[in-house]
Amino acid sequence: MKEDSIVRSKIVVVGDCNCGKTSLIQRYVKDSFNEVYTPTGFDTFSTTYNVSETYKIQITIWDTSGDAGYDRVRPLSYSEADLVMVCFSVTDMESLENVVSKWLPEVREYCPKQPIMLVGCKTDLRNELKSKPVSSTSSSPQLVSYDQGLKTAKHIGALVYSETSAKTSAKSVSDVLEVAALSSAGTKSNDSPQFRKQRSFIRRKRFSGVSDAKTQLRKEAVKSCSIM
Ligand SMILES: Nc1nc2c(ncn2[C@@H]2O[C@H](COP(=O)(O)OP(=O)(O)OP(=O)(O)O)[C@@H](O)[C@H]2O)c(=O)[nH]1
Repeated sequence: MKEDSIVRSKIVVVGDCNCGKTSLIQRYVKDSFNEVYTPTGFDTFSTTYNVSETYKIQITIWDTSGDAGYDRVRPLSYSEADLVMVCFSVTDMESLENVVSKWLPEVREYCPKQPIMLVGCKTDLRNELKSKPVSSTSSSPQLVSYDQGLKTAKHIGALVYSETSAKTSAKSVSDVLEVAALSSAGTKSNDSPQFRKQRSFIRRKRFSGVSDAKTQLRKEAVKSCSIM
């Protein structure tokens, strides 16, 4: 396979602590899920998405920490990013509010033009919590609805809004990462003739990929991926 038919893409994943970033990445890269929370400092993962037999996207995913202690070093990870995935937990309204107040300003400072995807994590817990009887002792978390997530995605100018569960839906996770890879690769500016062909292929593929995903989602009666 010629080196030219590989597109390299760097995706940076940010969002509040504990919102589910590492789990999303681990589900995609290793198809595993860990219930135990281990805070991340920085981590990188590499994987290849085979768009077709001849076109491949070599994805490097940068996992970052949501901790304020990393606010001064996290910006280093945005360098040469092709797309930024901003995550929040659908069981934590504050993590969505922080998308607007903290994450968008930071991302736009270091990545003024790169596409952003907004990803709501832990949807299995939303379903679980909704079906639980209200307890008189413990206060229940304020859940984020699909429409609230979508509205925020539009507000921040995100390219895509998606919801995932790293615990129970590997399909939703691979949809999100593959749309991210296609979107980021499709916006790269390498003007070699070989790459132009590849890029237009990727763009077409991105759109058909999305409509396939939508058909599939409609079939399953689950809303998990909206393209703006
Ligand atoms: N039920 C459920 N739990 C999840 C899901 N995703 C993550 N978790 C749990 O939430 C906790 C935090 O997940 P992480 O993926 O480590 O969160 P993070 O955003 O990387 O956190 P930081 O490293 O602090 O920035 C862990 O205990 C995970 O098992 C999910 O989709 N469903």
